[in-house]
Amino acid sequence: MSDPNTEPRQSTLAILKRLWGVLAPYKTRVLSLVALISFTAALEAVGPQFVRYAFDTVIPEGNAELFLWFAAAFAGFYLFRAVIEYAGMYWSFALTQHVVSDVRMDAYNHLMTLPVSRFSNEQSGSLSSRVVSDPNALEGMIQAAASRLSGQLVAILVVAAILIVMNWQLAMVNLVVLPLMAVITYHYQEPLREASRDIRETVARLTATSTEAISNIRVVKAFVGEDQERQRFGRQNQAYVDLNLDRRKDVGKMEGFVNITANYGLGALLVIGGWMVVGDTLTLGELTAFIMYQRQLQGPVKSVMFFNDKLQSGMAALERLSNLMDAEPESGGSRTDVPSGTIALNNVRFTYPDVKEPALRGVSMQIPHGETAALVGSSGAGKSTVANLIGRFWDPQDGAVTLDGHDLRTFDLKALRRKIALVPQDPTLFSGTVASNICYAEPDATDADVQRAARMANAHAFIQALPNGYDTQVGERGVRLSGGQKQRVAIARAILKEAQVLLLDEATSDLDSESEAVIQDALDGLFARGDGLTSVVIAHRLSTIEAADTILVMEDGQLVESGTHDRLLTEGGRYAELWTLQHRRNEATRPEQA
Ligand SMILES: Nc1ncnc2c1ncn2[C@@H]1O[C@H](COP(=O)(O)OP(=O)(O)OP(=O)(O)O)[C@@H](O)[C@H]1O
Repeated sequence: MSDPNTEPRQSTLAILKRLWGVLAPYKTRVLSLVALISFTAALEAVGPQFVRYAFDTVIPEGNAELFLWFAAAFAGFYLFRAVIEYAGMYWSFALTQHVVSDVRMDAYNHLMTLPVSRFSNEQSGSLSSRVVSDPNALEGMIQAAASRLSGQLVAILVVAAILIVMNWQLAMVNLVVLPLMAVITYHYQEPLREASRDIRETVARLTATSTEAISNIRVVKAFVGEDQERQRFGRQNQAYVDLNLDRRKDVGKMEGFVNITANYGLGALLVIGGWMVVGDTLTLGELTAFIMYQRQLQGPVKSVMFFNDKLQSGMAALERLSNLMDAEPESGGSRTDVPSGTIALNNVRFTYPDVKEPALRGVSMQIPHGETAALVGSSGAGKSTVANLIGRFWDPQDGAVTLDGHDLRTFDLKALRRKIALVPQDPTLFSGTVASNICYAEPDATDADVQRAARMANAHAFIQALPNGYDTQVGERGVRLSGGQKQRVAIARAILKEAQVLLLDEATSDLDSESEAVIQDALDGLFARGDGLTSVVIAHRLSTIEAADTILVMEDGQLVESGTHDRLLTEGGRYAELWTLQHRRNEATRPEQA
């Protein structure tokens, strides 16, 4: 499998188009800011005129009043410039923050629309770095561009024009200096972009590595994996340092060559201009002002060229963001009226991406409306995959999953999922209170609704015993609750949703017998809701699904048996075999009676 952190390359044009898309809603603000910054930059050109006027007029005249007027004009001018500069800086900062916040929001919104498959082929930390740290890298580029670039471009034009008017022969020096600086910058463009891409990808890996270790900290500690994790993180960290140092070397070389070219240009002006002063074709004041203008020209030219550094880093970030934004969202149909009815799999074949063996090899089954079907079978048989297809987390490559005879793909995705409640294998909770977790799908539910659902899930008693009852914080992913408690909260959440279809994935595995009994009560409560709930229960503990209307036995991606518990036991097939095995195991583990 290819490394999902390694980005497909996008053309500069495609990235610039994306940048335009990002900036377009702020067109008016951008243009006003460009005007303001350009005006500020143009003001800069006034500075050397003060010097020229002082050298050539104020000082030679030696008039005290003129000195005072000159000082007042000088002070007033620079105060005005400082105010305008401050406004430009602040507005550019505000604009950047708005743009980047929009980019971050758009990226996150898009992330939420992507299919589960997109999440399963990239580590979650790497995905979150796309919506958190990549926009930050973009921020550097936009901030630099918004605060200075336009002004610098204007300054270059204004100052170049002044230089030509002042002395076009001297100004010709720039015909050699400027193209040379441009060639140097261009030469470093691709290496800098490549290095920036590598850095962004390393940041993604670094985030992914730490997120994985942190979210699995109990396993890390239980298996004394701290050193291993430290080394993994250390390797990525070192790679990040090395890449940054290498990139810095390139930036340093680029800046060094540009600086030396600019300084040689100044040297040439001093020699040629000095010779002109000797020949009386130029005054000393003119040469001084010319050199000051030359420096004023080189400043913005260098800034524009050094912007290359931020530009390439921003472009690399934008490339990663573009690749996220170009990922196809989940697509659903247009039907929003989701009927109640039989769920059926018709000759479904399904293979996970990058896997050779199909997980389902032509499975057909029917789960009539209002009934409970239990999926059983050995590990890897394809039970969770069936549940995944019913929830439309994946779509079959062949055959169809239907509800009341309609292919699930014809339904609007949100409308369909509103009808489905899921109690996943690992009953994930969100940080927040117990109550907020129970009403996750129905944020407007009343306290009474929440408590009713909790009672049916047999969770009310334990919730009341918590320090703050329903307002107790469960911690990240519910770490402050036990496995059984989390499961009961997850079941209450599913009950409150009042869905028509319940997918209960291995809700009773990993639990001790006592918890199993509690969960069994909760399931009974759920089934007793008696409002036509169709349930698909995946269970390893066969005792919990004895009462199911149909037991569907799967092996190796196929349905091998189906029927009621009694019938399947009488038939003596695979289910009977699993039943006997489980009973024997239970007998063996049951403590001896005194
Ligand atoms: N996201 C995935 N990507 C690739 N292969 C997968 C993925 N999920 C499951 N599989 C594979 O598909 C097959 C069926 O898996 P499935 O999870 O449906 O089995 P199961 O019967 O639910 O097993 P268990 O009871 O152990 O959870 C297995 O071979 C498994 O390795």
